[in-house]
Amino acid sequence: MVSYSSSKYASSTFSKSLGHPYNFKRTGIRIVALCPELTHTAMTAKQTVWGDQLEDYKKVIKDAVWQEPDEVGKAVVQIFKIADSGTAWRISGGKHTLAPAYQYLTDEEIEKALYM
Ligand SMILES: NC(=O)C1=CN([C@@H]2O[C@H](COP(=O)(O)OP(=O)(O)OC[C@H]3O[C@@H](n4cnc5c(N)ncnc54)[C@H](O)[C@@H]3O)[C@@H](O)[C@H]2O)C=CC1
Ligand SMILES: CC/C=C\C[C@H](O)[C@H](O)/C=C/C=C/C=C\C=C\C(=O)C/C=C\CCC(=O)O
Repeated sequence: MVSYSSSKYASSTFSKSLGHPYNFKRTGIRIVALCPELTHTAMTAKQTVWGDQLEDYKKVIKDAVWQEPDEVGKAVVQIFKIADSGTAWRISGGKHTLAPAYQYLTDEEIEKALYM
């Protein structure tokens, strides 16, 4: 999962940067990151990649909250109606919430961080 998680981190920071208000003002294009949690798909059904970690994977998924792809799709429609560019949204059990880490610093906080 190390390479998998690293690629997710890369794509989330990529979309955060691309969707930054500065770029949105220049282009008018909204970029929004969608972060579903465990969803029944071909990928999560596949158990061939785990090797000796398969039992650990089974333990993690046993008690997890699962959702179906169509629930993710419905949440995405709602997210697109309200999401600001550069935000990321968690979709878990068919419910969407703004991922707090993606809320931007205020101008004052940026000033403070840069110039103090
Ligand atoms: N299923 C889950 O619980 C979660 C999935 N994700 C992410 O969502 C994305 C989709 O995942 P799933 O729908 O679960 O997987 P999936 O295995 O069911 O679907 C992946 C799709 O991508 C296609 N694909 C693979 N390589 C491709 C390529 N080089 N060019 C074009 N298409 C290609 C496959 O043919 C397949 O249709 C992945 O990035 C996954 O990491 C994120 C969070 C949770
Ligand atoms: C409790 C988990 C909570 C949330 C889910 C996460 O957001 C995450 O994105 C979901 C991941 C689920 C993955 C399940 C199966 C993956 C199978 C694969 O084939 C992934 C490919 C490679 C991983 C192994 C490796 O790095 O070699």
